[in-house]
Amino acid sequence: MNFRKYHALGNVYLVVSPDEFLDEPAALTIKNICHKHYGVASDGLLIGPFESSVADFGLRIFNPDASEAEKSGNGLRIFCRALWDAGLVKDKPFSIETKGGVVKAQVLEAGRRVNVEMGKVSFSSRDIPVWGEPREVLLESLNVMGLDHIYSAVTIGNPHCVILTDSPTETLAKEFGPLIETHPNFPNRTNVQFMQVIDRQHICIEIWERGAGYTLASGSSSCAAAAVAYKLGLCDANIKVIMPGGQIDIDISEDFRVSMSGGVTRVCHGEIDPECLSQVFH
Ligand SMILES: N[C@H](CCC[C@H](N)C(=O)O)C(=O)O
Repeated sequence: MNFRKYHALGNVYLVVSPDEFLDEPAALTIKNICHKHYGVASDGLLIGPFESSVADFGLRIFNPDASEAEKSGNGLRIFCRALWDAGLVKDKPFSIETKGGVVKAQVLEAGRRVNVEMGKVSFSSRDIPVWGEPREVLLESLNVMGLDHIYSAVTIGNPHCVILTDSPTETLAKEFGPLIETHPNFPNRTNVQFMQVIDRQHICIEIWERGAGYTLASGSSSCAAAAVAYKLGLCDANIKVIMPGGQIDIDISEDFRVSMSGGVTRVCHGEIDPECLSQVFH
C-alpha cells in the first residue's frame, strides 16, 4: 500500500489513494496504519482523491482510532499539497468535498502554503451537537474531575469545545482533554482546545483531538478557537493562532465564514507492508 507522509505544523497525515483499498477501509487497517509503534505513525489518514459530483475532488478523513472526521484543517491543507505534488492542481483555486461539506482551497508558494475556506461555523447546540435545550453554547460551565471549566462549543463541520484559560499547557490538554472529548455533553464526542487570548490579533491554544489525542497543531481547532474569541468580542476578525507546532492565520467574515492559511511540509513516501496491518488491538 503506497502512501505519502506530510505534516502541517507537526500535525502528521498519511495520504493514500482509494485505489489501494478493495472496498471500505477496515477499522483495524486504519488503526494499524496510523499506529506510532506498529504502523507508520500518523495523526490521521487521508484517502483521496475520490470522484465528486459537487466538487473537483472528494476526500475522506480518518482519525487514528478509525473514526471518520467531517473535516480536518491540516488534513485539507496536506491533501491540497498532495494534489499539487501529483500535478492534479496548479495555482488556481479548486474545491474539495468532505463529509462536513465542500471547501474551497488554493495552493501557494510552490506548495509550501495552502489557503482553505473552511466554511461557516455554528454555535448552535443542535448543529454541534451538545445536549440540552437548543441554544448557542457560549460561556457555559462543564464540571470535570470536580473542576468547573467555562467553555464555548462550535462546529465547523466537526465539533469543538473551547475552554478559556490564562495558561494553556500540554499537561492541561492531556489531563482534561480525554475526559471532555468523551463527556456525555457531546453525543458525537468533541475536539478540545484550551485557549489563551493574548491580544485582539493573537490567541494561543493547546489541543486534544477527538479520535487522535494530543497534537501539536490543528487547523479546524484553530478555526474553532478563533471563531469563539471573535464571537465573544475578545479578538478582531484576523487572528493568528499560536500552537506548539506553529502558527495558522485565520480570517473570519461577518457571517462567520472562516478562512485558514498555513504551511505544509512533505516528509516521505513509501509502501506499507500488509504484514503490519493485522495487529489486533485490545
Ligand atoms: N480529530 C478531528 C479531525 C482532525 C482535526 C485536526 N487534525 C485538524 O487539523 O483540523 C475530529 O475528529 O474532528
